This record gives sequence, structure tokens and C-alpha cells, in this order.
Amino acid sequence: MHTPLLFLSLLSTAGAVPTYGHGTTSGWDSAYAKAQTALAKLSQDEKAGIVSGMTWEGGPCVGNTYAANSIGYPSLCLQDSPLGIRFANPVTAFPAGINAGATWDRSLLYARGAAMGAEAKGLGVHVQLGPVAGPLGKNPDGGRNWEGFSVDPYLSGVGMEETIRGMQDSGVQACAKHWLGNEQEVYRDTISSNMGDRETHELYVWPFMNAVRADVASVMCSYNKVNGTWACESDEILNDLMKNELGFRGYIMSDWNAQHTGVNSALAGLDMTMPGSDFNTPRGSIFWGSNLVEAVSNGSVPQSRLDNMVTRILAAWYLVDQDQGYPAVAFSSWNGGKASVNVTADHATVARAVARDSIILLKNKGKTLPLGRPESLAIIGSDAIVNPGGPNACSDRSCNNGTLAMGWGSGTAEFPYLIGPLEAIQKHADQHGTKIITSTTDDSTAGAKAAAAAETAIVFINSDSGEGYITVEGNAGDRNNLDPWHNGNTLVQAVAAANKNVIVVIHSVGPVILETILAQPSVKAIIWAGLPGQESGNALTDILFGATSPSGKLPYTIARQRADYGAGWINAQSDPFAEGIFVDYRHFDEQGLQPRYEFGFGLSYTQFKYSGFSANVFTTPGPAVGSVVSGGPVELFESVGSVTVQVVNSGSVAGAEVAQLYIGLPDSAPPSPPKQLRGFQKVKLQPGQAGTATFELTRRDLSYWDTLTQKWVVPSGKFKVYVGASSRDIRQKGTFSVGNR
Ligand SMILES: OC[C@H]1O[C@@H](O[C@H]2[C@H](O)[C@@H](O)[C@H](O[C@H]3[C@H](O)[C@@H](O)[C@H](O)O[C@@H]3CO)O[C@@H]2CO)[C@H](O)[C@@H](O)[C@@H]1O
Repeated sequence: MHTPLLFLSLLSTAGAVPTYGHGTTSGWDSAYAKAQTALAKLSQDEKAGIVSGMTWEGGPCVGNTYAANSIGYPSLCLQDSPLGIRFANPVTAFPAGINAGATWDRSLLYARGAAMGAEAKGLGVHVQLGPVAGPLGKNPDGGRNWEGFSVDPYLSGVGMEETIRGMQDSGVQACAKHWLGNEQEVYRDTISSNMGDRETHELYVWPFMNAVRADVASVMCSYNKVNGTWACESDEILNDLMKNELGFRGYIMSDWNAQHTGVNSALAGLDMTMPGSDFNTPRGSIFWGSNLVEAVSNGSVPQSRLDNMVTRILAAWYLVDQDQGYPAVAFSSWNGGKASVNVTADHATVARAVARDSIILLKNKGKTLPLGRPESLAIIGSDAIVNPGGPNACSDRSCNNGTLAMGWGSGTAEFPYLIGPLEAIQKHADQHGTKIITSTTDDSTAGAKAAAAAETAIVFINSDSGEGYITVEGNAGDRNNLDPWHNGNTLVQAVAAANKNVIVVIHSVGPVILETILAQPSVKAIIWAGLPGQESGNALTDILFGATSPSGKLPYTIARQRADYGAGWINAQSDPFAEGIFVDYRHFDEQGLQPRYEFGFGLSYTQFKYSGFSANVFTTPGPAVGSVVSGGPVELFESVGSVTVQVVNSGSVAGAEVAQLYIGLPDSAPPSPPKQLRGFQKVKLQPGQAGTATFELTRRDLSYWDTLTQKWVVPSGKFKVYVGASSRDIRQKGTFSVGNR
């Protein structure tokens, strides 16, 4: 794995094409050979135990399987979450996936994954239940969008790949979830995601291809139905799509209680059932265990299917060398999670770097930021301070009191500490003689009074969401709307009426409609800080006072109104995915809609100039027909060349620019989004320094999914290439042709 030292040196490599510590892709063959040898020694009961959970709370972890002593195989420990180890302490509470995505920094994505993996291994967790690419986030109010990296499949795919490589290089098995179409929470246990074939592949499957390509050990099937069949018993999406089409060699586990049948799910390709019983009747509804042994003996499930489940699970265990003296489980989820070892090392450094480099500067009129040395600052809003009851006062973060640093649900971890914004700003102010005036409620009158007494006012607002088994302030997982919570608009209006120099900081799970806030002339700057984890305040002061120039870019579009996004569901039974392939910026571009802040947008304290576009892309048109490797047909991952541009830091301070490559398919392709992200590179530059952004392209990047032939196809004709600072701020353009046209 990368050590933090190496990761820091990667960060400072200005302009160079980064290299990554990728794991091996040839490990599955030897892992399978070991698994098959072990399989021969197992009894039928041991096989059933390896594929079955020990029931909810049946072991120290949220999921536990039975040990097989005949081969020295342990009771497997499966534990959330995608941002740190759930129900254990001390652990590092990293920024959420959506912040990791907002960094657009491959090295940081890897470092965060590696650090989480190291903590998981140190605590004896065999399978860490993350990262997340489902939901992808087509519905901007989807409750769990923040657990994943971006609504764009390419960015999400890079997030999946780097995180998985980081985790598994550290020795823990990763779990890519939730497969497939789990795009909302409110009706996730009843709804059918009726997805067309093209969007299934081009949007929702795409990031899972990256996961499989990164040799992910396991995949979790989701609660919802896909085209009328429960995801966890769908032969089409488990056997056909995940195992055959994507060449996945690991195992598929159910989400917790997402299994509905014993025999059908086994035949459809489910390999492990979790947690082994339903939550409310701890020993009831057990589909596998001894029932699976019975199903095999009466011929309902072939012996070969059970053997295949076991082989897949054992192979994943061998793949990441967990047979080589893996640590014992060092905590229990059910008694406060106190760990017998401290695994946090210096991971706070990684957490702070991700939190800092994910901060997005949306507005900065008159260079209000960085702040320099103001005489006085008003800090306003309940989001400026840590929940007075403590950062972990609500289980699974099931409340929105105090500063928001993660959403709610199973995708959480316990904070070892949480540096709130006020605490960090006060510390900085003490060192520089700035007077701090506070109003740490959401009361508008008090906020206005504090604002009136200071040179500059910083107002903190937020918007929360989470998993559907918890309802917070009337939001049953998904958000009821995209407005700030706790009357945030009213608070900003009151403060803006009292002070001419207002900065708004937003902690949020996703897009927030900003029209009311932008209508206030006194609002000079807006910062999106997302869900920054334990280092929230420190990361924010790094940006506010200019120690670092902001370099995050939006991983989704901020619209002028909710209706502009288009996507949504009809009722508890059906989501027709009527928006098809046109989600987020693909939809805005296609419809000619003006976003408020477009996908990929983010300001800096410096400026960047682009020049020297060059495209060297050579390939032939046609379908990918070759053999399947991890991720899909082998040709899809073949390099077809690259596009390069020069980026110069033309300003006066150091900064980092995320140069983005978008491609428009030729006219011979079926109707497609005008442009789609197909590359990015974060270039770190000193003032005056130039760097090269290189975008390597594969055949997959040039392909669409052809529903007729059921193949990825590279169309012939002229491809349009756009390179820019966002999806709408295109700085360089060009074309290349494929085939005869
Ligand atoms: O954690 C493993 C996966 O679990 C799914 O979420 C479940 C979550 O982990 C669990 O804590 C919660 O349990 C509640 C249960 O649903 C409810 O009936 C009971 O009354 O209270 C329980 C909480 O104490 O259930 C969640 C599922 O509904 C996630 O979807 C998945 O991503 C996790 O990896």
C-alpha cells in the first residue's frame, strides 16, 4: 500500500502524470487453485456455513459467517462502512465518498482507500462493505448519494477503482455495492427499477466494471427489484450481467435481508446471504444454512452451485492473502465498539487532505477569499459547532444537530473527534488577533445581531440525508427537497441584511438550491464543504485563510430548481428510469438548460490557462467481441491513444486545476449526450508553472452500448473532444475520426 509519506510525495508532483500503486490482476488464478484444493476438504455443513450469515448480532460484526475448522478458515467478519469502520472506536472518520469524488484526485482516492483498508485489517475486519456506486445519484435527493463518488459514471468508476485497489492492497476484501439500480431510499424495499438496457450499461453498470477491473473481492446486491425481479434473485443481473458479461470472479452477497427466496436466489447467482436471518426475528426467515443443505440433497440446488459459491468466497479470501496470519477481530459492534488496538496511525493526515481538496469554491466576488487577517469575524449558525451532545450523540448519525460531517445510516463511522468550524476558526483567529463574534443557533435575529458587529460574517448552513431505515426531521432517507435545513435561507437573508460581506459555507449531502442565497448582494462568497469527516474545521480554515487554494470540483450539477434535473420515480412500485441515459449534466446539455453551477465547476484563488490541444487517437470502429477479462470484453480496456493539453498557472499563488476531457460521439451513434466525461487529471502548479494534462483513452471511452447486438460498439465518424475547467467551461476543442468518414 501507499504510505502517507509516498502519498504526500505524489501530491507534490506538479504537472506529472501520476502513477498508482495498483495491485495484480493475475491473482485470481492462483486464488482459485487454492480454493479448489480447500473445497475438497470441506463437509457439506461447512460449505453451507461459509455461505451463510450467523444471524444479526450473531457475532462481533454486522455480518459474520461460520468458521470451517477443517481448512483453518475463520468466521468471516463483514463490516461497514464506505467512509470508515462502523461501530468501532477509535477509528478515522474519513470524508464521505462524495467528497472523495469532489477531489478528482486519483492519488487521494487511493490513499483514502488504503488507509481505511489498513484500519479494517488492523481490527480483524475481513470484508469492508464499500465502496458505493449504487446509488449513482440520478435523483439529486436520493438519500444515500453521498456514500458514492459522483453521478457521473466515469468519475464514479475511477473512485471505485482507486478505492478498491487501496483497500485490497492493505489486505481487506472490498465490497462494491449496491448492485443494481438502488437509486432511492423511501421505497427501496418495494420499488422496481425498470431500467432500459442502454442506461443500465452506460450509467449504472459502468462504475462496477471499474470495480471488477480492480479485482474487487465481493459485490452486494440491492434491496430493490430490477425490471420486476428482486435484485438478489435476478439471474439476469447476477449470473448474466455481473458474472458472465463483466467476468466477476468473486462472490455476491445479499444486502441485509435483501434475500427473498432460498432456491431461486441460489440458482440466480447469489453466493452469500446476509445477515442470515431477518432483523426482527433473529432466528427466523433463514433461507440458507441447513435449508441450503436440504435444497442440495433434494436436488433443488445442484451441488456444483453450492461448490461454486464456496469456491468464489474462498478464492476472494486467498486473493488478498487473508490466509496468512490475519488479525483476530478486535472489537464488537454491540457493546460500544471499543477496540483493543488503535489502528488510526496518521490517517488524520489523509482525512484532512481529502476534506481540504474536496472543498469547492462556488462564488468569490471581489476576491473576498482568502480572508487574510480580518479584525473581526462573525461565525453564525448551528452548523458552525459540534453537536453539544457530542458528535456521536445519535446512533448511525440519526440526527442533524450541529455541524454536518457525514450523512446517516449504515454508511457511517463513530467520530474519534470532530473538529468543528468554529473551533478551528477560533484557533486561527487567536493566533492572528481576529475578534470572533458568535451566534451558534439558527435564530435569524441573533444571527443578524452578530453579523452587524463584525467586519465579515460567515454563515453555516446544511442539508442532510441518509438510509431509509431512519427518518430525520421528516426525511425518510431521501431528502424532501433541496433547500437548506433549519431555515437556512432565512438565516442567510437576515445576516446578509446586516452585513455587506457575507460568506456562506454549505455542508451538504448533495446539491442545494442556492437561488435565495444568490439573490442577496451581500453574499460575496460561497463554499461547498460537503461531508468532510473528522477534520472538518481544520480543512475549512486551510481554505478560508489561504494556506491552500481550493481545488475541488462539483461531482454533480447544482440546478436552479429541483424540476430541472428531470429524474424521479413514480410511486412505491415503479421507477421507469424515464430519463434514460440523460442524467445530470447529460440532461442539462441535451435539453439546453442553464444550470446554476455546472458539473465539474469549482473556482480557485489562482487562474489557469489552457493551450496546445493534441489528440492522437487511432482505432477501428465496431463491436467488442473478444474474450472476457475482469471488467468485460478485453478490447474495451485497450488503449486507443491519448489527448494532451498544456495547463499554466497564470495567477500569483500555487493551485491545482482539474482538467477535464469530454467526448461527443459521432452522428452514426444512436442519440447520445452532447458530451460525456472520459478523462480528468488534477495538475498541481506553482505560479507561472506549466504542466501537461494527459488523458489516456480506451475503447470503452469511445463506445456506446448497442442494444440490438448486445455489444459495446465504437461508432465510425468524427468524435468531438472538449477539454476544460468544467463541463461548460470548455477551453480547448478538437476532433478525431474513426473509420472511413
Ligand atoms: O450493515 C450492513 C448493510 O446493511 C444495510 O443496512 C442495514 C443496517 O446495517 C442496519 O443497522 C439496519 O438495521 C435496522 C433494521 O433495519 C430495523 O428493522 C431495526 O429495527 O433497527 C435496525 C438498526 O438497529 O438495517 C439496515 C437495512 O435496513 C445497508 O443497506 C448496507 O449498505 C450495509 O452494508
